[in-house]
Amino acid sequence: MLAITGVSRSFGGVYAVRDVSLTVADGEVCGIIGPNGAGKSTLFNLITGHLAADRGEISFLGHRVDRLPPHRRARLGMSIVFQAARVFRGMTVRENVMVGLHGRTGAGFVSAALRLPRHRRDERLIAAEASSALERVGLADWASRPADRLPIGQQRALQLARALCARPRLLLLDEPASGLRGEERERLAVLVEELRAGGLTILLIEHDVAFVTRLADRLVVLDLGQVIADGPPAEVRADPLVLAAYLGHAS
Ligand SMILES: Nc1ncnc2c1ncn2[C@@H]1O[C@H](COP(=O)(O)OP(=O)(O)OP(=O)(O)O)[C@@H](O)[C@H]1O
Repeated sequence: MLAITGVSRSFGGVYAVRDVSLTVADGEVCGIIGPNGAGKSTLFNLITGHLAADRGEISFLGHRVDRLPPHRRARLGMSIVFQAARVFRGMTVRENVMVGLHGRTGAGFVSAALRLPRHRRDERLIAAEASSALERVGLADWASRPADRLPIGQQRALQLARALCARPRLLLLDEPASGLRGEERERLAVLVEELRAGGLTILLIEHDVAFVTRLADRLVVLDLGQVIADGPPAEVRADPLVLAAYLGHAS
């Protein structure tokens, strides 16, 4: 589904990502881990198109995407949940999800402003789609509540609902567990497991190695911008190079 070949990106002459190659297969959950400054966020942004690569190729579903802007990659089926994403204040949970869906209907501004029948029909469709996404992430009971009152774990689930509405082929999660406490973290893990069971392909970048080990079929470890291990989580976590990279950064 995703093929990254020899991708590099440097800042001020220093490589943040250096000659990275990796693939993500259809239906796979791939975790990217690595110590601080390893290049995880840079790689994530190269995949989504928020940063341009200096060298290398990125293909998604057989299309070369490394020169495409983020919205074109999104249209091909990449959906992102950013770590720092916020909810819209003053809107309900359902409205927060509906905002992301408005761009998809063809009716546009004029029919919305005039409240034409087509607009009303679109609104009903959008509300129904938002409700089904909220159901999928376990937020159905919260749909009519103000979004900014949700606990952080549920706000994360709301971001997921919004991303799912785009019907992604590949879901990209940037540190989804950051800032979550034990129980919230557990709930998020169960949610990601359900999405995986539904066949969604997921790439996640995560600081919390235990969290990602539980969820991923495969782990890719970055250190100083390079891939130092790639394989099943249990194998990767026992790899002496990986242990050395983490210990080196902890000392
Ligand atoms: N916009 C930028 N300008 C200059 N240097 C950058 C920029 N973005 C990243 N870097 C550098 O690139 C390297 C990799 O950073 P990156 O944020 O990708 O790592 P990371 O693995 O996500 O780290 P962390 O886990 O701490 O978020 C670091 O040395 C960082 O200082």
